[in-house]
Amino acid sequence: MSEHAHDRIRAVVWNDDALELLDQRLLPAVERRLRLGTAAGVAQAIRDMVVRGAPAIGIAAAYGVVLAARARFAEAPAGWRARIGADLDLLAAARPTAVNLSWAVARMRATIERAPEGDPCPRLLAEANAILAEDIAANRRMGALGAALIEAGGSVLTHCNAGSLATGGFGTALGVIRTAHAAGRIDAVYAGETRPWLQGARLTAWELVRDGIPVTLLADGAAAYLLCQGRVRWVIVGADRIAANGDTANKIGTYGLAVLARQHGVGFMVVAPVSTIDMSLADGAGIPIEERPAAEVLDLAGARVAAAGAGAWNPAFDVTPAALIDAIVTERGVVHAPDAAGMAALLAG
Ligand SMILES: CSC[C@H]1O[C@H](OP(=O)(O)O)[C@H](O)[C@@H]1O
Repeated sequence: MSEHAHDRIRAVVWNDDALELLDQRLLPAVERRLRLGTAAGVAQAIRDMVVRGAPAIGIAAAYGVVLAARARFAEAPAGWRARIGADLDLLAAARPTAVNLSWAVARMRATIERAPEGDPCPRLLAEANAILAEDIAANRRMGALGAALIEAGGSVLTHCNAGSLATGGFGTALGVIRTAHAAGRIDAVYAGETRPWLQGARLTAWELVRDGIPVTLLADGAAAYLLCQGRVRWVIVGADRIAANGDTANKIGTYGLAVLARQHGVGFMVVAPVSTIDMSLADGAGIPIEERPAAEVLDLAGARVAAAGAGAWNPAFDVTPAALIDAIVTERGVVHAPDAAGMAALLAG
């Protein structure tokens, strides 16, 4: 695929010995990068959703480990290993649901354990760069595999943002949509606004408009009425954690879309790299669901819109049972009608 706007969207960039994060809290109105020089700063940026999206936060944390190693090695060239554990734990704990975060920190921890004496930073930077490059390659592979499932002439609905901003680049769900659109298989893309953080309205719409892909936003509550009209062929979403049986945690509202899709004969596709699969969990019941501040629901654009005195419940994710998923697309292949056997076969392949 030739150079497109999405090739230039980078949520996470290592630049001149610091980590630069595109501040996604400000998009689409303001494009501003934050430069971070400490692991604690990266952990805070993940908590504050400066960077968000399962693969993207894992990649950011991997570079956070590089920053930690630089500081710890400078403090104690002989004793840095004993000190860096707290930094890795801080990064891994920044958000609970996306398993890519703990997966990336574990991979960096293993690199530390293998590292010989001396400055570990070059080796750790190479590992973080590899995690980034592998993610982009995986997204392009998943784009091809997922687009092949889409028959020409249909419209698709996506939820939240699973694009370049949520990954190393190109996106998971948006990678499939970009690839299918380039192949002429998609007539229209519908995107749910994705209350309360508005990843759809602010981030997915921004990405697709920059790509020249027609995108139509809808209120989350309009999805049922859209699907009942028979114009949408697939609902295509990303994921934050997939259990061993295929149960999938994703942005709040995803489960409802899966129920609606099944009700209206619409395909439901989850697109995620294998770094999102948590085989330690037999099913989705064990997936930790992040609850975020009530103010994200009570406020809009920083102003209180809810009636004074009202409380709010703000789970950031829900879990879609595997039985409602028609296909899980990974870079290793597609699991149709996912179940424990299909997921195990995918990872064994
Ligand atoms: C490509 S995974 C993106 C995934 O992460 C989002 O959550 P958040 O914006 O809170 O990090 C959402 O669940 C997306 O599907």
